[in-house]
Amino acid sequence: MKQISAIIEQLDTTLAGEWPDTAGIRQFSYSLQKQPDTGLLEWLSAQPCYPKFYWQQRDGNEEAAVCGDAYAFGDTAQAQAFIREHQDVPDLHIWGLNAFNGADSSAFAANALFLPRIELCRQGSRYWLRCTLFSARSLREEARRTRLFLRSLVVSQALPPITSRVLQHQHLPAQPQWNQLITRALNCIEAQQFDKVVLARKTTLTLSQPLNACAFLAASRAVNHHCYHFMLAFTPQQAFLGSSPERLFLRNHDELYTEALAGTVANDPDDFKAQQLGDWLLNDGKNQRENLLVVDDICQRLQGGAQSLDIMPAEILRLRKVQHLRRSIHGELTDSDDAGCLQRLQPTAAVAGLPRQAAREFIAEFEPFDREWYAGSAGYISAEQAEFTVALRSAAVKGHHLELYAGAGIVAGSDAAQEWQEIENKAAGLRTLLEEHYTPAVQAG
Ligand SMILES: C=C(O[C@@H]1C=C(C(=O)O)C=C[C@H]1O)C(=O)O
Ligand SMILES: [Mg+2]
Repeated sequence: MKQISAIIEQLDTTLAGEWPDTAGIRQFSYSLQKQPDTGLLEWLSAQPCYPKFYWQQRDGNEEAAVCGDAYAFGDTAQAQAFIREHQDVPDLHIWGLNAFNGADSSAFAANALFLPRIELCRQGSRYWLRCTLFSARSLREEARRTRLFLRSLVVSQALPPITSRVLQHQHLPAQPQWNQLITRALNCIEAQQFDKVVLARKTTLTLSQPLNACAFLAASRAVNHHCYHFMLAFTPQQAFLGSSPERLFLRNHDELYTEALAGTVANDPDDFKAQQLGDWLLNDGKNQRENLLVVDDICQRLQGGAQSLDIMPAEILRLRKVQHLRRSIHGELTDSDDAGCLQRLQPTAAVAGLPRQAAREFIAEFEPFDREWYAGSAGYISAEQAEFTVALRSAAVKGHHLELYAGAGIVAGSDAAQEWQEIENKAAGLRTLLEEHYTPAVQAG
C-alpha cells in the first residue's frame, strides 16, 4: 500500500515540527487517492500494535481498521464526555466493546473503548486515513510517541491460511445440564417470575495451533452475509470477534434505529425449503412471542428517551445457518446521548430476557460461565453518529483455544432439545469455518 506509506511519511514530517509542551488534541485526516492494494483487514492483521479493532457495517458499505490507543476509556459516559469536550475536533471516533454485564460486573472489564492513534476507514469506495494525538500533559511528548508508533507500522500482507485443526471440544453446559437449565427456566416462567430468559452455551475448542483472528474473521466475512463483522485484538494471542446479524442501535444525529431480532429457524441451502421454513417461522406462536417480548422491552426501555416509535412488520432475515424474525424500530431521540442509548438498550430482551432484571439475575445465578464480551456490544460513538452491533455469533480467541458462544430465548412453549439444536445452528456460523478452511500445516524436514 504505497499510498498509505506516502501519507505516513507526510505525517512524520508534520509531527517532526514544533509542538507545544502543553495538553492538547490534534487530528489529521487524509484521503487515499485510490483503493488500497489489499483490504483493511489484511492491513490491520499485519500491524504489530495493540489494541486493534476492526468493524464492518452489515450492509458492507462502512469499514474501519483502527489501532494503537491515543486514549482508553473506562466507560461509555466517559467516552461521550470526551467527545463533547472536544467538539472542535469534529471527527473523533471512539471504538470498541462493551461487556454484557457492563458496570454491574465486578470480575470482568466493563468496556474496552479507545480513541485510536490510527484509523483506516472506508465508506463505499472512498478511503481515508486519520491520525489522532491526545495528551493531558504534553503534545510535544505525544508527537514524539506518535512518530515512534508510525514507524512501527508495516506494509500490508495477504492473510495466512487457517491451519488450526479442532482436537477436541467441550460444551458448558453439556446437553444434560442444558436440559435441566431449561426446565428450571420454564418453571420460573410458569411461576411468573419472568416471561423470557436467554440462556447461552460456551463451547471451548482445543486447536492444534493458535488461530489467526484476522484470518478467521475474513473467512467468516466471506460467507456470513448480512452481518456486522467485528474484532478486538488485545494481544497477538487474545482476541474477541464475531459476525452478528443484530443491530443494538444506530444513531444519526437524533434519529434512532434499533430492532427486535428474535425467533429462529434453520436455514436450508435450497431456496424453496428455506422459504417454507421462513413461512413456518412467521406463523409460529412461540417464536412470535419471543420476538414481541423484545419489542415490548425496547419500547419500555426507550420511554422518556425517544418519541414517535415506529415498529415495522415482522420480516424474515435469512442467514447462512439460521433464519430470524426481525422487527425494525425507528424513533426520534430527545437527546443525542449514546451512553444513554447503551444504558437503555443493552442488554435487550433478545439476549437477556424480560423483565430485564429478573432475567439477568437468573443468568447470573444459573448460567455456568461468565459471558464476558459475548452478548455485549461492538461499535463506535462519534458526535454525528454512533452504531453498535450486539456481540453475538462470536468467539474469544485465546491461544490454542477458541471459545464459541451461542444462546437462545426461552419462553413458555420452549423445548430443551429444539433450543439445543437452535444454539448448535447459531454456533455453526463460525464453527464450520474451521472445517471448511482447514489447510494442513506443511511439515518441516
Ligand atoms: C442469543 C443469541 O441470539 C439471539 C436469540 C435469538 C433466538 O433465541 O431466537 C435470535 C437472535 C438473537 O437475538 C445468540 O446468537 O447467541
Ligand atoms: Mg429462539
